[in-house]
Amino acid sequence: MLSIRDLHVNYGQIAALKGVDLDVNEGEIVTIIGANGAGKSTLLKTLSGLLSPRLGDIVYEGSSITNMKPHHRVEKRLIHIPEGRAIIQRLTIEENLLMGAYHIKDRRQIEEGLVRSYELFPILAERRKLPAGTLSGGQQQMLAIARGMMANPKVLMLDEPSLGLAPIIIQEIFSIIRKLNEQGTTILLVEQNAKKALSIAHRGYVMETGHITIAGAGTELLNSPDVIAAYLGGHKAG
Ligand SMILES: Nc1ncnc2c1ncn2[C@@H]1O[C@H](COP(=O)(O)OP(=O)(O)OP(=O)(O)O)[C@@H](O)[C@H]1O
Repeated sequence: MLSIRDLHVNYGQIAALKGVDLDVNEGEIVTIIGANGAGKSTLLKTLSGLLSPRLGDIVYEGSSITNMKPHHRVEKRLIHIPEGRAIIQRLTIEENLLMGAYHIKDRRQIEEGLVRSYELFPILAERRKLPAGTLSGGQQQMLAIARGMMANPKVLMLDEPSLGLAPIIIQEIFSIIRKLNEQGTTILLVEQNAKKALSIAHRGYVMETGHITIAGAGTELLNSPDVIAAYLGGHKAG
């Protein structure tokens, strides 16, 4: 569904991606783990068109989107939920959700999106008229996911959804991601929380200083001595 070939991305003189190859098949959860600064966020920003590659190709549903504008990628239902969530604090929860459907003209489709969001996250329904700034961090992450789902994604790319959240909330966020996948959304997940993110993944990639260094099934990576030593605190995942 998504095929990335020899992707190179620079920030001026700094090479952030140095020839990345990666595939996401329809229906998968694919997780990318790696240390701070490895290039994970840069990869997602390039896939959503916020950054342009110096070299390489991105093929989505059989066509190259390497030079496609970000809003056209959104129309093709390739959706990015950025690190930090990008919630507009002073707008209401519902207004934030509607921003996720800004390009959709069919009112019924928008209404259906709201109903789906509120079914998935009842807390957002209860508070829909309140400013988003009144939500907790975990609830804001739920809002960011729900806003992404308003665009009815085929592929949902999530950048560090568990960042800064309490363990019980993290568990909830991962369950939601798995549920969205079971309902048909393909997921590309960037995470520091390697153990949890690999345990819900069909396949995973390890990224180090702009390169993919390890690729395999989620369970394979969870049991890989290199991954255990570097990303799972030296303990085999149980
Ligand atoms: N706006 C920028 N200008 C210059 N260099 C940048 C910029 N953003 C990122 N970089 C550099 O690009 C490299 C990759 O950064 P990136 O944010 O993609 O890594 P990451 O794996 O997502 O890490 P993190 O988990 O910290 O977000 C790093 O060396 C980083 O310092």
